[in-house]
Amino acid sequence: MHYRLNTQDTNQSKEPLRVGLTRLLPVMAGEGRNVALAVFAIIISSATTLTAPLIIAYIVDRFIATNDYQGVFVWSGLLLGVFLIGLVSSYVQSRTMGGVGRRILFNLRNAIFTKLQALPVAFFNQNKSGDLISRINNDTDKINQFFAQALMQFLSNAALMLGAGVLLVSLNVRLGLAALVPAIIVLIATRMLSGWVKRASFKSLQTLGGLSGEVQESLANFKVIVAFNRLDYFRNKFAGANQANYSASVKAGVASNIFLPLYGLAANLGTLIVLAYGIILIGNGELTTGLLIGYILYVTNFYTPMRQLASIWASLQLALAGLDRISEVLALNSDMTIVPSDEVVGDAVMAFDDVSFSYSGGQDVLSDICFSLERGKTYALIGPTGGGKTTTASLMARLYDPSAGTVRLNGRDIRAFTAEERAETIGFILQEPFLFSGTVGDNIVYGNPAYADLAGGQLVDRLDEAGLSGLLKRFDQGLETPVSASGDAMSLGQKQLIAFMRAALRNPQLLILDEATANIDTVTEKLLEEILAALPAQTTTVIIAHRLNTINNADEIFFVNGGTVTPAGSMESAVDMLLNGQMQS
Ligand SMILES: Nc1ncnc2c1ncn2[C@@H]1O[C@H](COP(=O)(O)OP(=O)(O)OP(=O)(O)O)[C@@H](O)[C@H]1O
Repeated sequence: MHYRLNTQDTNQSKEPLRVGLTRLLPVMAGEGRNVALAVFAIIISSATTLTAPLIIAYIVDRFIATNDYQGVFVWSGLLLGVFLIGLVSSYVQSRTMGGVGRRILFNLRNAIFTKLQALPVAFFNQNKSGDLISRINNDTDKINQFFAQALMQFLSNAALMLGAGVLLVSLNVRLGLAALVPAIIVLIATRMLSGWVKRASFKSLQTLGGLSGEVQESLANFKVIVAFNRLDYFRNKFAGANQANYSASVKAGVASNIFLPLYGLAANLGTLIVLAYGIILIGNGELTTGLLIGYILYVTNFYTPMRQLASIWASLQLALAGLDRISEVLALNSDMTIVPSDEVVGDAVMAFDDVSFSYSGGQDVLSDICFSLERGKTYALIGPTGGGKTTTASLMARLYDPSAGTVRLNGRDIRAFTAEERAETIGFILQEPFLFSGTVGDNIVYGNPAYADLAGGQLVDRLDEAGLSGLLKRFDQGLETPVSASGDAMSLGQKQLIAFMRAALRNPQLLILDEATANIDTVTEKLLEEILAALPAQTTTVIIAHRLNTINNADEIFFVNGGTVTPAGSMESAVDMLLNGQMQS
């Protein structure tokens, strides 16, 4: 299955605004009341703004023209009241929507992180974690900014603009229409340019994701970079990604900034038209001075929000571009779901029935493989590098599903088991064990709910019972030895010991060790062998090893290479196969 996210083409920005806005609706689920309150506050605040010019026009024509200062005083008080109501309602609006934005940000980040956790290993093979982090951090924040600031500004400006437009035309049709001509021209231009703006915004977010990817890759591989003196190589790669982001941001900036001067020009033209035409109308006795003042205020009330809409427009495009990138992750569904099946075939702890497997887009690593593993036996997988041993082991633990055939755990299709059941039954020690920051003890009980609440002393007892406590001597402070993030301060051998204790303590039915002893000294290895020998008689062990001495105790050896898994029979023929296989590859 392909899980690769789009980090290249920018074709998805062609949808109309209406569709984009409806896609934002599910994000607002549960916020209906708050949004309704904010919209109500917007209506009140726009109404107060639109009432003010009428009151001013009335004061000028009715009281100032007649020198009635008491009237001016009373009506100015009324005007002040109207302004105060506007102030309170716009405060209510911005406070409510600030909360909505923060909650949406919180929920989106949770949703995307939960989704990432539900996705299979193949997804993480196919995508850079830096880009994913950027989606979680940056793209969600663009949506937060949109909801916290832009959406309400968008609505209040749109309401104001609409109200002012209607009043302009209804007070005087000809003067109103003349005032709106520049606006119509600018709106047509906006419509024509918006696709370009959204494409530019999308590209700028994409390149930001690419930049995070580069940072993550070079930080993760820093030691290799220093050892091979390739700082310049990564610096150049980073500079390239940084340059791409810079150019994309410049283009996005140019695209969104073009609207501001355009809208400013329209506003000035509108005012000029009203002034010139209004003076003519006053000369003809068709308009009063007060109404002209009111009119000019309405022109400002119309064009100022329109200019603000232009900058909000850019924020909206950025939010929609961010939403595209987030929706892409949220729309992915793991194809590694639970497939109910009660059919039980055979009683082997693990069996492969005609299993074939290829990585996404690659050739078959395994073709039509059949074998079964009996309880209590020890199996070894050998074969040349890249032969498919780790892949076989990964299929046993259902890190991947086969492209064809069935993997059976205790006779049932492995896909019928829940993740918890699988984790209880199978212990898998990876080639590169991963440690979490904390202590050795924390890492040993990791993922083992039964031991999560044990005090240190009790854990030592359990390790004793399992014959594992001897391994603790390899750590200065035993269970309390600190482990730094990603376990960098540990030797690889120590990491493998922790992973071994973690897996063996669960007492799994099937224990898979992928090169788990490759970095351990001979004395400790002997100790591990003894521990393995002392595991409950029912435990099946699968050992992947390059060193032949580690597989001396195997009951059966499988040779894995070229898409096949062949029983090797004796140790001697295993050695022959390995030598032949290595010579061929
Ligand atoms: N995540 C992956 N994506 C694509 N191809 C992969 C992936 N992991 C392994 N492969 C390919 O699958 C083949 C088998 O790899 P695998 O890791 O199973 O071999 P191996 O026998 O365990 O090798 P080694 O002894 O080096 O650990 C190789 O050709 C490898 O390039």
